[in-house]
Amino acid sequence: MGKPPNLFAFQSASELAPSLRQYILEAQASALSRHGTFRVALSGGSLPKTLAQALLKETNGEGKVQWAKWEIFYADERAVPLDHADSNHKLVQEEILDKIPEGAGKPHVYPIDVKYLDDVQELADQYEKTLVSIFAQRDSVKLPMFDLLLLGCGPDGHTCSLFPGSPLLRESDAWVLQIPDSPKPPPKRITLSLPVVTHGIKIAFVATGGGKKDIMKQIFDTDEGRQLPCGLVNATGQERVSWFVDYPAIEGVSFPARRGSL
Ligand SMILES: O=C(O)[C@H](O)[C@@H](O)[C@H](O)[C@H](O)COP(=O)(O)O
Repeated sequence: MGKPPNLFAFQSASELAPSLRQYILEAQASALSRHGTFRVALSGGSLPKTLAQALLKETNGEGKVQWAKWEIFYADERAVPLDHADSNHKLVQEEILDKIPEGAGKPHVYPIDVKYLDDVQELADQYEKTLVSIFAQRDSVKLPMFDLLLLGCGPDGHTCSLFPGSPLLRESDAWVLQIPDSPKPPPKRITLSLPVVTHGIKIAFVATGGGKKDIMKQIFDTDEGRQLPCGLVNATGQERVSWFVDYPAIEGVSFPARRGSL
């Protein structure tokens, strides 16, 4: 067992934002020095809003978000059109992409291919092909290596669209999986597999609000919680995993948090 994950805690989501920005800028700098692009996977839920606070305000942290060097992928996505209210891409578009200042450069974004919405397995396969076209060209790789995955944590301990008890958690080969019957609506989704998530160079969870405190206690303080999807990422991603949370989300959690700083 390697080092445990980092748990960084802040008074509120807006106090968390500057540190999250600094962390992302450091991940960006190291990715750019390695291969000239910054390959990031994003989840939906409340994450894009918090990310917008971190990325679109230039008042904190050294360095600049080099948007033109970003390649944005989805850690999970719902099988709906890209302009549908349930689409993670639409959320990211509205919260972040549409608000990038003029002249700051545009990221290259890889949404799902909506031609395949009627067949979720095909949708997942096509997204995997997209990843292969980006990640497998340099070396022949067993798994894609994202520079950074930015993830949420559901109230049941799910992350991406990997839900507790799902047989998908045992998948060891496929990069992208279909979910025909997600317990969280909408039912049809695709998700990165657990090995792809834990292969990331850096993995950051963002969890805010008192609604998260029970699940955070389980994940960090109990053996059962360590078997939940977020707990599994913590265990296999080890010291590459960092959590950015606010105080209400860790009320009652015994696992030591570093408060107020990176
Ligand atoms: O598409 C999705 O459903 C999300 O990607 C999902 O994995 C989300 O990150 C968690 O459910 C946490 O969501 P909240 O941050 O809104 O609690």
